[in-house]
Amino acid sequence: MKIIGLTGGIASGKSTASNILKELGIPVIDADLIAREIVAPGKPTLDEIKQIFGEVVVHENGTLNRKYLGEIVFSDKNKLRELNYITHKRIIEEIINKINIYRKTRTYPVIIIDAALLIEMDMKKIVDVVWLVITHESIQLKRLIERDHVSCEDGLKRIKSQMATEEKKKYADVVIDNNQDIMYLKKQIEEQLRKINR
Ligand SMILES: CC(C)(COP(=O)(O)OP(=O)(O)OC[C@H]1O[C@@H](n2cnc3c(N)ncnc32)[C@H](O)[C@@H]1O)[C@@H](O)C(=O)NCCC(=O)NCCS
Ligand SMILES: Nc1ncnc2c1ncn2[C@@H]1O[C@H](COP(=O)(O)OP(=O)(O)OP(=O)(O)O)[C@@H](O)[C@H]1O
Repeated sequence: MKIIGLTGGIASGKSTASNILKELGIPVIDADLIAREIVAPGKPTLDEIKQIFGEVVVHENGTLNRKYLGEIVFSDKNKLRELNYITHKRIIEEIINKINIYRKTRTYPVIIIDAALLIEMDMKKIVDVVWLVITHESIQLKRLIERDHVSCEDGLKRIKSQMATEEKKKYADVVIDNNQDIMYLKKQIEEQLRKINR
């Protein structure tokens, strides 16, 4: 079973690429989804977050106030580092569990791990190849603002909290250009899958 690590900056188009891959019948492990599951009420990760950031980061119903925590960590590198320290080891653990489940089924020749921070989290070692989705920063920012309704300033803060695309390219086996339309994105994905299956 071949494991493709699909990565790229915020709003570069990973989920869009993942959806194309799912439509082609390829399973996708979504790191963002796992990151949400591990902070559900009652989970130890949420308790640790409360200990570090205070009760102010949870809503009255006990769920994480993601918007508020995001405002804190994406404005302060040290706070982001603390949050990453609490969350990343558990996200990786859960991804490895899911990979092992797929392996045991012996059903899928290829699976995808969709993770924005694949390189930053040093997950390169658990995948066979790294696909990096890239866009020019101006397009990335425009799509981010339109999708999340954030200000230009907040959008830029999030982009800058991640490793620069040029730096990420050093770790990529395949670079997927998402500066054009979705058909162009799909064409590149199909071409790369053909190469893997060859
Ligand atoms: C800070 C949090 C609560 C903000 O939640 P919010 O709902 O506003 O954003 P969401 O989780 O949907 O993330 C959107 C995008 O932000 C970027 N992002 C998320 N976490 C981080 C991070 N730690 N460092 C840099 N960028 C990040 C990613 O591109 C991600 O796809 C949340 O992002 C979080 O818990 N992050 C820590 C866990 C993590 O590292 N997740 C990414 C796993 S690859
Ligand atoms: N080729 C494209 N043409 C036009 N819009 C696009 C294209 N690719 C992606 N988008 C749009 O850009 C936005 C960001 O894409 P997407 O959500 O796939 O990014 P992402 O990398 O998964 O983001 P995140 O890291 O935040 O999870 C979405 O609204 C998506 O519909």
